[in-house]
Formats: sequence, structure tokens, C-alpha cells
Amino acid sequence: MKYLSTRGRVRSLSFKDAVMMGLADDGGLLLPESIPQLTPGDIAALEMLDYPELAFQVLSRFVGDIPSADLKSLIDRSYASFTHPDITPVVHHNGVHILELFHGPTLAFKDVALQFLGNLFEYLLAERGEKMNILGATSGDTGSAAIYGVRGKENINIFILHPHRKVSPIQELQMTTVTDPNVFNLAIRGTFDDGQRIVKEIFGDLDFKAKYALGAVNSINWARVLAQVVYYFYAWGRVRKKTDCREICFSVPTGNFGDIFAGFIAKKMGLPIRRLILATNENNILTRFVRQGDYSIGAVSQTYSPSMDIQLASNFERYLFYLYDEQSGRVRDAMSELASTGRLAFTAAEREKVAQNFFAQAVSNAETLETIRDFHGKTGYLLDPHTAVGVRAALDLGDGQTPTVCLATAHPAKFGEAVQLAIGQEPTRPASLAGIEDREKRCETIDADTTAIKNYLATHAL
Ligand SMILES: Cc1ncc(COP(=O)(O)O)c(C=O)c1O
Ligand SMILES: N[C@@H](CCOP(=O)(O)O)C(=O)O
Repeated sequence: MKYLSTRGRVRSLSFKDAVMMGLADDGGLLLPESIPQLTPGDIAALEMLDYPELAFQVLSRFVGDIPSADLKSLIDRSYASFTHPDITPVVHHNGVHILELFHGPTLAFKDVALQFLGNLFEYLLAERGEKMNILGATSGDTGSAAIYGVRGKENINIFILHPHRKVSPIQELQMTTVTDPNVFNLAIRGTFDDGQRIVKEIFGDLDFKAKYALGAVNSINWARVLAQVVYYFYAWGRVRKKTDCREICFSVPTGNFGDIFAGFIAKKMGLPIRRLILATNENNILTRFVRQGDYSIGAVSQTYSPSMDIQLASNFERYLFYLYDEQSGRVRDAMSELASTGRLAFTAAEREKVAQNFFAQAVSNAETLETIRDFHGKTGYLLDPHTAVGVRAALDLGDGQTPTVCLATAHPAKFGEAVQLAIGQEPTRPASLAGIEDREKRCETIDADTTAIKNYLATHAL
């Protein structure tokens, strides 16, 4: 399997080179040259595999250049750190199927891919005798998951930008209390969008990128998206066993369009997904795109689901590549139009194509709290605010026949304040958060300025 850039000027990369390149050198995002196609028989054969075995079966279709035994071992080590034996269990409450993705070390779905990517980086660096400086931006969850994926690893330093005072207190502590010498937390005076822009600008300086051996942990990195494809297949197998369904829907709380894009890839591979429900918070640019063909950037609002307080969704570019029938010239034009005007418009035919794959709904702050409260009242099950956004959209948009799986992307304990507002009490904390406020912390506050971050990197890089 070879990889190419959405912007067409990087081609024929191996999987390993695609992982190391992160952002494509032409400014685009990397994708496989073709999507492996699974027959109904192939899919049936995957249905009841356990998580690591399923991950191997899915990943190996995209990875041509790592020996099977090594890939298996990377997968096994990555999921050994999860606290639930099923890794991503599916639970059922009040007719809603919930895919719990928060049993990893930092209690969010990001661990599923970042435990794997951390081990993969370590493996590739050892093989090449190289070192790496990871640069990433977070709205709250990628940061800690990436830090936990590489903390203490040799030949890797990690620099994570988070928006100062715009992540939840627990999210902040999960990052800043990791004081391993290879971990650098930078609170930027700005938004996540500023952080993501700075990361892409720095990766776009190819001399700087090469000099400091920069690596990407955001969903910029194809390995992130790929590892997330697996749990769509996993959920399908579990729900099919329970309901004998022929099709399924997924409701995905969305910010950077990475998680739902992984679902789109699963659908393209042949998984019988009727529709993907794209659920946004009040930062509703992606909902406006699906419903009205209006992709226009606005100001970021702070919500109870802070990890989705994003305007410019990185992986939207990957989706555009398919919407434009894999014409990289059109993607290049669209990305420069977006950069200069802040908006993109779509034809009726393109909107129809979008509608074949997605439903969308924006969920307000008030509706988020109401959904946490109602669901808890009816079932005793506590949703985190991001998951609540997805559950609300599923309840409103589901067809009442096709089973809908809601992705539970974070543990409610990461968002105590919102949960307290919704149900009048703080969520119970898992053991990993015990006493987190009392631990030693390390973080520096810095302007959201590309040159300032480059200078910081140059001083602290390996
Ligand atoms: C808890 C949580 N839910 C949902 C999302 C949205 O996922 P994506 O950015 O892949 O759309 C994020 C952030 O990415 C998150 O941290
Ligand atoms: N919500 C994310 C934002 C970054 O997204 P990524 O999937 O591209 O890493 C976060 O929690 O940081």
C-alpha cells in the first residue's frame, strides 16, 4: 500500500514514510492510494474477533512494510494499557448503543490511536537510528494521550500546545503533571485553531522540519485515523450480534473531523454504515456544511465540550479529496480559496453526495446539559458532554429502525464542572485521577506566535 497527498505533489510513500512525514511536504494530508475493499464475507469473518486481532486484520490491509509479527506485537503492547478487557466495549441503554472509547490511560478515545502511534514511533526510530521532536496542538485530549503515548521514551521529545485556560481543569492537569524530561507543555495565549495553524506552519517550513526531525501526533498523521477505523468494525460486530442488523449508523461528536473521517473510511471499505451522524456543538461549521453546503469560518465559541471548540477542521481536506473525485488540483484550489476568503461553497451535486454519507446536527450548550441530565435520569448512565452531543443528535436524527452506535469519546470525570451543572453532583473519578491536583506540574505560557514557538523548539529540541 502506497500513500499520496491530498494536494497531489507527494506520492508513492510507504506506510512507514507516511507516518514519519506527518503533514505531507506539499502542505496536504496523506491518504492511501486506494482503499482496501472488503466483501460481506470478509466483514463477517471479522465480526467476533477480539480487539487486538481485529486491529491487526484492519491495519495490515494498509501497512505493507512492517513484518506481521512486529505489527502484532505493537498492537498487543498498545492495548495492554487499557483497563477494560474488551478495550472498547459496547454497552446498551434505553435503545442506545454506546461504544466506550475511554478505557485508555487518559480516559478519551485518543488513547486508542496514540498508544499505538507512540509505540510505532519508538519502533521506527530504533529501526532507523533516528530521534524525533513531536510537535502537536490540542484542544484538551490529544495532548495528554500523546504525552502518555511517548513519555519517558528514548529519542523522543514532545511539545504540546494547548489553549491557555480553555481546556477543562482535569485535561490541563493530565498534561501538566507529566514531568518526564522529554515532555514540554506550552499553554498558548489563543485558541486551538491558532495552535493547529502554528503546527501546520512549522511543518510547512521543510528546512526547520528536517533540522529538528519533527513528528506529528495530531490526526494530521494518517496512523491516527487508521487506528480509529478499527473500532467501527468492532462496534459493528457487537451490535450485529445483539440485533442481527443488516446496516448500522454511527453518531460521532465532531471537531477536527478525524474520528468521523475514520468512520467514512470504514464505510468506503465496505462496512454497511447507512449514515454517519455528524454531531457538533455550537461551533457548527461542519453541520452547516452538511445541511446547507456552507463551509464558512466563524469565531470560536467556548462550550461545555471544549475539545470540540474548533472552527477549521483539519481532516475536512481529506474528505474534500473524495468529494472532488480524488482530483488533487481541485483540493489545492479549494484550500487556497479557503485561506483567502474563509469560506467554500458547494454545488447541488456535491451536496447530494455529502447527503449520501452524512446527517448532521448542532447541539447547544443547554441541550448538552439537558441530555446528560435526562439520560442519567432514565438509565443511571453518565455521559460526558462530548458524548452527550452525539447522543442528542442520534436521538433526534435516528430513523428508529437502524441501530445507531454513539461514540463515547471521553470519560465524564474529565469534565466535572459540566456534569455538576447537569446533574448536581461531580462524577466519580477513576483511580488514575486520584490526587491529580496535588502532583508536581510543569507548563510554560507563551504567545500564539509561530516564531516564538519555533524559538522554543530550537532551544529544547533533541
Ligand atoms: C472527547 C472528544 N470528543 C470528540 C472530539 C472530536 O473528535 P474529532 O476532532 O476527531 O472530530 C474530540 C477532539 O478531537 C474529543 O477530545
Ligand atoms: N479534540 C482534539 C483536537 C485535536 O485533534 P486531532 O484529532 O487532530 O489530534 C484534542 O483533544 O486535542
